[in-house]
Amino acid sequence: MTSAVETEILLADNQQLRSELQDLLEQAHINQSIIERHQAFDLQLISASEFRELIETMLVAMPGTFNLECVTLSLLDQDYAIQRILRDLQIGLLEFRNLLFLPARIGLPASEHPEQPYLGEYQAATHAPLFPHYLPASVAILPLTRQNRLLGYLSLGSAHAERFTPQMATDFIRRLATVVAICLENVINNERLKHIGLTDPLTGVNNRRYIEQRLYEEVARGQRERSSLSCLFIDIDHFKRVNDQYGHQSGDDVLREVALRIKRELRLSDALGRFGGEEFVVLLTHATLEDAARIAERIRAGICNSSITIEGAEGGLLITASIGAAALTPPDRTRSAEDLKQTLLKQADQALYQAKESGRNRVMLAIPGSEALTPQQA
Ligand SMILES: Nc1nc2c(ncn2[C@@H]2O[C@H](COP(=O)(O)OP(=O)(O)OP(=O)(O)O)[C@@H](O)[C@H]2O)c(=O)[nH]1
Repeated sequence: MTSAVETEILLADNQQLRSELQDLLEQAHINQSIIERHQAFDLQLISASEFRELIETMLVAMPGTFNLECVTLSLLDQDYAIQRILRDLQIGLLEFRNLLFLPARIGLPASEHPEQPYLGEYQAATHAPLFPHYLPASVAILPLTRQNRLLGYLSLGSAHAERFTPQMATDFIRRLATVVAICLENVINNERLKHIGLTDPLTGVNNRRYIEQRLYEEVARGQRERSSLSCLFIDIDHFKRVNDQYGHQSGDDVLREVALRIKRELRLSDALGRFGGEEFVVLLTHATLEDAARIAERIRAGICNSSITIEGAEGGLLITASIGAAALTPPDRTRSAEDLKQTLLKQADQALYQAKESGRNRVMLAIPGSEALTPQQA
């Protein structure tokens, strides 16, 4: 072989090696950028401390970050615990249409391991419940598990068939599934703890702490938006007699039933709380004193119109309640929200006192800005 030919071969080899090196370098750059993107996204997930924020990160931010046409989160929630939290947080299911609740785990083909991520072609028979609003070409289905319990699935959908294939390495995807599952369990637990700390265990309605906090927020909102809000103090009449005559268990049953009857008359945006003992407080948003009077009257009638079944009382027990109502129409912007909140509570309490004094089973209204009270026709 002549040296010229040898040189030619060496040059070609060299060229080939350089091109392979170039490919490897490019792949390393791509991997590096994937790692960086994943790390930044992990941080975003981990720093989300509330349910809404976490869901937004997954369903709104993620498609953009990872160039995906569709991301859905499907949760298994047989005992309705997560949906109850959403209701309490006032997160409507329509707000996140890619947040889904599954009645049971999806049926996977025998080839798919239930705990392993699935990467590949979209298969309608199995994957349709995970993509109700979009038809992807390829998908990555990530089972989210914590301590051997399946929480649900994070499902990534792409318009490109080659985006997710069974041959792809799954390390990034698995890591993502682990981070998402931990974050999800963490925010659900946080929200549960908050819920327990703000709920009255006997009746299941909000407790005094929640109502005071919420009232402050609504007064401040009323000041900003110049919108009215009202407050009702509701106290069961002669409740001591129920306890004395039928026992505390029956008294508790009455409290639970009264809470239900009040709740029935309210909108989702209103708040009901047990303030203590046999006293409930209702916060009515966007409600003038006239609105409050109408709703209070409905609640009064709803409580006494039919008897409550309790042990020992044949034919049930007829219960009545007295109600005091006060309003901020709208809240004065020159006073502090805390000050206005206290005034509103005080006025409603005074109105309740008057309702009791003037015979019970009636609604009394506090005139805004004054200490005077007007009787409401029962
Ligand atoms: N069963 C039960 N009773 C409670 C609870 N909390 C407070 N009570 C009782 O509620 C009763 C309140 O009695 P009072 O404040 O005298 O009021 P009342 O008998 O309703 O009379 P008026 O309000 O004046 O109509 C007391 O007997 C308390 O023991 C509770 O969680 N469960």
